[in-house]
Amino acid sequence: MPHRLPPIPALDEACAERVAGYIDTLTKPPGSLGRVERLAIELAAMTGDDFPVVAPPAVVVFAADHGVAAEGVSAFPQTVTAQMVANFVAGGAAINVFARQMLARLEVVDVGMATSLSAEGVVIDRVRPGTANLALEDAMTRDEAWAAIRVGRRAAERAASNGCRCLIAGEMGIANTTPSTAMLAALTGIDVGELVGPGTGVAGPALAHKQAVIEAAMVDRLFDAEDPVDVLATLGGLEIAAMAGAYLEAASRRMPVIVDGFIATVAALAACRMLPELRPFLIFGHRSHEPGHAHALAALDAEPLLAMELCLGEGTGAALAFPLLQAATAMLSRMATFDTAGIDDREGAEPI
Ligand SMILES: O=C(O)c1ccc[n+]([C@@H]2O[C@H](COP(=O)([O-])O)[C@@H](O)[C@H]2O)c1
Ligand SMILES: Cc1cc2nc[nH]c2cc1C
Repeated sequence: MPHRLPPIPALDEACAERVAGYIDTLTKPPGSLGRVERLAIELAAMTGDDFPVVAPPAVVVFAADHGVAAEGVSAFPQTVTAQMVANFVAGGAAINVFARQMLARLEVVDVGMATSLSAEGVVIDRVRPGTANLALEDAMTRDEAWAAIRVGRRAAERAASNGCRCLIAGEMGIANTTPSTAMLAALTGIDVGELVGPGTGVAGPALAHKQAVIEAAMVDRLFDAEDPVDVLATLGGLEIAAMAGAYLEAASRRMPVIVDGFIATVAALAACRMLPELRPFLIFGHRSHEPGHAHALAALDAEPLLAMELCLGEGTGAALAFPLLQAATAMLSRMATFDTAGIDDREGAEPI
């Protein structure tokens, strides 16, 4: 079966130009709202709307398990993936709290947990019960990687049809910093030793072991580093592929995306290698404490909005950045102009 990706439209440059001109008529010295002004222009270019709207946001948390957890690469047992999904459903996780604060639509998608959880409130769209152990074999087949990409696309489609105006993809998957690090090494050619980090808290000899597992997999697995779907299938994860699909679908609908931390940014890098037109629709929410994140951001030439030393995942860092987007849109729709407020602008001022 041929696999298709949605066409992504070009940015609306004419709209961006109009909005940039309008911002200079607002009651403030030109450029004085700094990156908030640039955000407003970017959101206008993405949406094609002179007065873009980003609320309500959608948060989709993709949950999946990883065969490589059997190698002892995480500080937590695999059972925590399903237990945290139960916590999402009960409303007690950090992302629940942040999502409520910003009046987001929150959805949890089981794209491939090791054991299925038949809880009300979880969207079951499972590709397989966790990936295979990438230390021993390919994490999944290419067809499964494509299926997980489609899971993400469907989630973004649901977000759009429920009226959401921007997308945050989060993830929950014990051990997923291992496939993310392997994918980042494959996609950038950077040494694993530069990228590997603690994830949920692996340190000392256990961190050296995690690095050795990833380095061995990079040698033992056969993949084409120029083919992002091959990298996803060989070294990746189901939730990582789903996030990539969600980003691509959102951008095809002119829906701005806020990218979360390390795992989400590796998914974004893979998606941008699939369709480079995706890149301008991505806003990077925060710089994760996970050391590899800086390299993933650099590979995308991205400067995140926040640096709050988070490394939780779930979409939490992106959620914290959402109010900045809201402020940018409110600046456009709510601020007075020099004209309406009767304030002299620079040309009107008496020469000194
Ligand atoms: O988003 C991040 O930057 C981030 C960095 C480190 C860990 N995490 C979260 O922790 C889990 C993966 O960590 P680990 O140690 O099990 O590979 C997974 O559920 C992620 O959501 C997330
Ligand atoms: C408790 C816990 C919560 C998480 N949320 C995202 N990843 C996580 C990993 C753990 C271990």
